[in-house]
Amino acid sequence: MLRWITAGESHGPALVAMLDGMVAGVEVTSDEIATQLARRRLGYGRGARMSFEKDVVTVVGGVRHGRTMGGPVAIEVANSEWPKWETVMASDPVDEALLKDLARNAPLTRPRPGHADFSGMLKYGFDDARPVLERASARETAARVAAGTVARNFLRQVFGVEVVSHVVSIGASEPYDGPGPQSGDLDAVDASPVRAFDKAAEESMIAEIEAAKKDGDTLGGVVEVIIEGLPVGLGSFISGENRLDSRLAAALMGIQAIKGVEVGDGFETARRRGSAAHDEMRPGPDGVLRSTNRAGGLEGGMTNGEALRVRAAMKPISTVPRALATVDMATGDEAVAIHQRSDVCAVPAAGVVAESMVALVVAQAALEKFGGDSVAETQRNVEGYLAAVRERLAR
Ligand SMILES: Cc1cc2nc3c(=O)[nH]c(=O)nc-3n(C[C@H](O)[C@H](O)[C@H](O)COP(=O)(O)O)c2cc1C
Ligand SMILES: C=C(O[C@@H]1CC(C(=O)O)=C[C@@H](OP(=O)(O)O)[C@H]1O)C(=O)O
Repeated sequence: MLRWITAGESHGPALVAMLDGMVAGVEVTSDEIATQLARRRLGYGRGARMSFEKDVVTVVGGVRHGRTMGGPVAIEVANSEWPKWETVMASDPVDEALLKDLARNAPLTRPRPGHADFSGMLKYGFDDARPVLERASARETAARVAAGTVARNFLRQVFGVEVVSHVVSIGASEPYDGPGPQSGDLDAVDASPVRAFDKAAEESMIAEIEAAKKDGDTLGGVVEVIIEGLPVGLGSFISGENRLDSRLAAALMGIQAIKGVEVGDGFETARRRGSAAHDEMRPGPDGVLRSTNRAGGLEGGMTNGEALRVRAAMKPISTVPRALATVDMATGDEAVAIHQRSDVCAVPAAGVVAESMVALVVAQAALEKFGGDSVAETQRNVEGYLAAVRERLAR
């Protein structure tokens, strides 16, 4: 089974991603991983940290001469800012006197409503929120994107598909409801400062960010991930945990600040009558045709051959510049929450992270269905299955 795990802190020396269970022969280079990581750092509304901090990629294991070898893939994403943090975040014990004089090490005792600080301090028994926010921080998503690069390359090689995403709305901007980007459109989306697929939508998203910034406020929004061209039958109706929609929802919800997931038309479908909610079928020359894709390419927890389409809703950043009311955990007094700097909006970056999570989950479902130890073997299995599907549909 394809599995992944990450380690590392926001201001640690590096993040590490491990991807276990990937077949041999997936083409991937450290440059490609760096390109995906650079996409994650972009986006109008991100804070100063994105401009001065650098991700430094080293593939530590599992890849030789640009191809996976079948063993676990380990990728290190080092943080260029580490020298500033090497005392505060040292893994070995540090002289207390040295730490006492470091402003950077001052205990963080005013939890931010909406962040992990409060519950994390109580749960793990910390008087300082530092160890909580270090791991809760979405810097960790860099490691997911690194692992996700291997998964998206696998999907490209095996099925010829691209994982794309775009931003549907930011704050109260009118949600974009035109046709989404297709395989080839990712560069156009990335060229937009808010990763919008439509100029008018882009303008209203930028206006929202500028207004929030002026007011010392922050924003969330909605992103959509699309994969066209997946074969029918990935995932299963056999049990809740096998359903591909449940696995995608869990993976997307696992991204920091994601608070809602929609499959296809999602919540809108709940407002429709059945006759206007489903995707009717008719015979076509090469199989079954549908004129709509309200289901987002998933029925019964399985891909149905239409484009996979999932959305994720991100809440506004919780480090709000016009600091929110909180309680100082050191004194029990009223206080204002920690704020030094933050993103005003990180929705465009969340879209890139969402692409990676979808790529990982779909690659996992593909390997479950088709197996194999090498890309070539998986491809042979896919071809055999698709031939059987074609034959069945031609009957
Ligand atoms: C790409 C990205 C960037 C983020 N940047 C910030 C940030 O600058 N400041 C902040 O307070 N939260 C930021 N967050 C959100 C927090 O990490 C998140 O709210 C926190 O871990 C608490 O988890 P929860 O929101 O899922 O409850 C970001 C999230 C993502 C996905
Ligand atoms: C570093 C990243 O995102 C960080 C995620 C984050 C948070 O609380 O999640 C808070 C911010 O960090 P800081 O509080 O140190 O300014 C973001 O910059 C990144 O995405 O690479």
